[in-house]
Amino acid sequence: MQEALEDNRGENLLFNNYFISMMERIFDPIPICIIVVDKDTRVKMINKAFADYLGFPKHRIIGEKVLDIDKNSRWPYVFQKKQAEIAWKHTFENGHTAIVHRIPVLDEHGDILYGFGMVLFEDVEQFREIVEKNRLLETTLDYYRKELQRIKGAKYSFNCIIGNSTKMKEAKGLAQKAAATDSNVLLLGESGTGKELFAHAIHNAGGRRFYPFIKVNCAAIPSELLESELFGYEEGAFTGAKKGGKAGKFLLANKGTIFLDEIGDMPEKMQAKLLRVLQEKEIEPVGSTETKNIDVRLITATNKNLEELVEKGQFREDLYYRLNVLTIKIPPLRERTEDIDHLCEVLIKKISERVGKYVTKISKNALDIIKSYKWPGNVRQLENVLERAIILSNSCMIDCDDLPDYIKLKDKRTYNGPIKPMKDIIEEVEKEAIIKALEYTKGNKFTASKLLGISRSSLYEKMNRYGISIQKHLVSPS
Ligand SMILES: Nc1ncnc2c1ncn2[C@@H]1O[C@H](COP(=O)(O)OP(=O)(O)OP(=O)(O)O)[C@@H](O)[C@H]1O
Repeated sequence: MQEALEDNRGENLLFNNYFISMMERIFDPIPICIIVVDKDTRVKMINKAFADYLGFPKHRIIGEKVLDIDKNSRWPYVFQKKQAEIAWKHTFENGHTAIVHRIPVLDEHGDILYGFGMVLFEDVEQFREIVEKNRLLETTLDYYRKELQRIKGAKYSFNCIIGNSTKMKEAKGLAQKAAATDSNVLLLGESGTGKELFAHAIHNAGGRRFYPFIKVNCAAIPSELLESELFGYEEGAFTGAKKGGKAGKFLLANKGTIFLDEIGDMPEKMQAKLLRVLQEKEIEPVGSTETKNIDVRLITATNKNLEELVEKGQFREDLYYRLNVLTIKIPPLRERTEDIDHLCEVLIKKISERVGKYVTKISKNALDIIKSYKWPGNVRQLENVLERAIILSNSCMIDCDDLPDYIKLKDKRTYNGPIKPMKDIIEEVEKEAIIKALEYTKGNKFTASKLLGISRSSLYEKMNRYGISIQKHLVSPS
């Protein structure tokens, strides 16, 4: 190779005059310092920027050995080791400190052909400034990433889901398994049971957690807008369409999770389109003929009975089977009353911090009323009731008076005991009702008899008969 690079007069073909003048024409106008040295470390080409930087005219440098120009030069070491030095800090003989590259170029036998060098930053300060700017940009970017995650992303994790009842443990266990997969998840449960909380937690515990979590409430968007909301639209797709078009929620959720809440309310036309998207894994924005690939995990939720909707022909069966790969049923609050103590404890702390009032506990009587209520609005309703109570409370403890009447009055217990003679059942229910009325009125027999619609003497007589005493049955509030 070496011979091939030299002609029969021993002239180096690689660095013939034509080639060098070509290199100069290319590199001279460029304001970046560039040098080419031959295998004996003699300068073959140096551009104007570099010569100026070193403070010599070009003709003084060309043909000289690099060590004669700059006694600190490392080219002899680079050729000896045959290894490039990338982004090295170098102090030139003239005192300039810079960041440089020195790259040895080898032939197919591993012999040195020539060396290519360049100055990346002409002074180290400039390099430091860029590193500092980059660090600042990274920090700023990180801040905005986190902000975006806070505003748009999934806020809750499994730790935020309160409940240790058997049913809740089952639901959480299943959701944790679902988080480890990419399968579609269908969350079923009454309104306010925590379906959205579960969707956040599944996203946050899975491999897509660093990507967006996008929620769409299918019932809240008018059916004629749902398609463009989900799949986006092209400019001019319809009157009123934004200039430049708009990205749909599926595209925004790319690589992350899309949570379609109230899926049972999705119009039939959209059900067909959604099914196609799930099958093809691509979307077609409204007004476009081109499709876009998407990689999105799907979580859906509804408080409706989807199977019933399928039977009635109001929900597509094929879509239903696509959605319910993993179905998680979230129990209503009335089926997990054992979770109420902990829920109240955590919610009181959270709400009182938010509303800025020092309320830390709840009396036993108030807690009993809460436990015996049916909570059709589930945890959301409990949150609202506690918030109202915290605002009304005149002490650091929520008491019965702070609870809304409808909870106290509509609290009709049903008989849950074994089947036995009616007389015994009536007596049991009667006894329970009297205890409750006395609890509610804090032992005031006159008010209790009014609430029960019986005379005071009748109340005394029944208390006597059932062995009810204020001391025994009305434990002082906790
Ligand atoms: N297990 C729980 N632990 C703590 N907070 C809960 C729990 N379940 C629900 N919540 C709270 O109750 C409120 C309602 O929850 P969420 O919105 O997740 O319910 P949902 O089932 O999605 O309701 P909807 O069907 O009406 O959309 C939220 O403020 C949520 O934080």
